[in-house]
Amino acid sequence: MNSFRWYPRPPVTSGDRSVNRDRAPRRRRADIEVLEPAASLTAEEYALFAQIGQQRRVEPGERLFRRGDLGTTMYVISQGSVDLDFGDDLVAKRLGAREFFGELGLLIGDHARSADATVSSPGVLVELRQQEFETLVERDPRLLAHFLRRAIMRVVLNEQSLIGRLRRRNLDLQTALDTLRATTHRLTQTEELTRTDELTGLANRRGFHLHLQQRRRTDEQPGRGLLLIDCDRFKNINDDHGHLVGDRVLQGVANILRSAAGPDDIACRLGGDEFCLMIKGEHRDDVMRVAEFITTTAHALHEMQPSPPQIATLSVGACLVTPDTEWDDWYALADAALYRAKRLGGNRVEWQDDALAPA
Ligand SMILES: Nc1nc2c(ncn2[C@@H]2O[C@H](COP(=O)(O)OP(=O)(O)OP(=O)(O)O)[C@@H](O)[C@H]2O)c(=O)[nH]1
Repeated sequence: MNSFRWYPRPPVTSGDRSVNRDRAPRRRRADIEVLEPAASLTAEEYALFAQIGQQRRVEPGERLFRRGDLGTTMYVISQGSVDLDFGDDLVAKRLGAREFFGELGLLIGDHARSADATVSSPGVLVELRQQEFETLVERDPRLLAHFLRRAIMRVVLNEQSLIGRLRRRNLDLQTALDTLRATTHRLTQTEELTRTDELTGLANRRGFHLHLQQRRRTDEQPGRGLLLIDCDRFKNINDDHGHLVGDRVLQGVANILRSAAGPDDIACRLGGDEFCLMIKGEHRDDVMRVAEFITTTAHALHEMQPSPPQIATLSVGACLVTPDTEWDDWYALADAALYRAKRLGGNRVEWQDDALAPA
């Protein structure tokens, strides 16, 4: 039987013996797990440690040390229990009779504590400092060597489990990041879809107007031309060869517009068999050159295979876009020119009627 020496409760100080009654640990029971057996002293070790260490009575809520405190004392629980809290997202541990903690403080000296240690039920602790440790070494070196081996094993195991937990956490983070990336990608795609014509892959009317708005905010060189492009007798192609052939013709027109468009230009399917192309161009000749390229390419392809057609001949109305006017003005100008091209039999480009152009 051990003879305990009882000490009055020590005054509130910093370090190992600090007591903090006002700050009892806030803890959920589910967060507390019982420490693995490796933290317990054997009966033989306990008898020796209790005989040589200093006995100390403790009360619930008493803070033995805080995370980061430098400590040189190891503790063995004789009676009662102590909670170790390693930080926000690590599982706290509740230690009971014969279990020990704080041994690194004793073995390394001035070791920064890795947990808050708080008494959770009334009891008695055995404290061992350097001088008691020396006595232990002298008294029973074999038993102490055995204890030290287990203490080292415990540190290694704790470290391994910490690494495991960090790995799992890292994996969770990785998964969360992947999900975020996939969601962002899906959203971007959805946004992209609302701006794009499904059949041809060109901008749709909405995409085109968003592009115009953006250009209005950033464009330093406003010299542009607008081409309105319409398939000739497209209804006949649908009627004679079916909608699938008609669809392929529309895709063929889109390909010609793509090949005519420069990096700063935008091609759009406005709807049905009507397209437009906004191109860089200060002068009529710049714009007409592109327009002629479009009609002659379509015509040449149409000649190569008239039936079933891969393309229709095209009519184009062309105009210059001035920065102080709006889409409706340009559209009216180009549409009037397109109407003329149609009336003249199609397969041609007509330039804006300058008399109609805004001053
Ligand atoms: N295959 C196909 N046909 C479409 C699509 N959208 C509209 N159309 C058809 O395109 C045809 C357009 O006919 P119109 O506006 O009369 O034009 P058009 O026959 O080219 O006449 P002109 O312009 O005067 O030469 C209609 O028959 C529509 O049904 C589509 O996505 N695919």
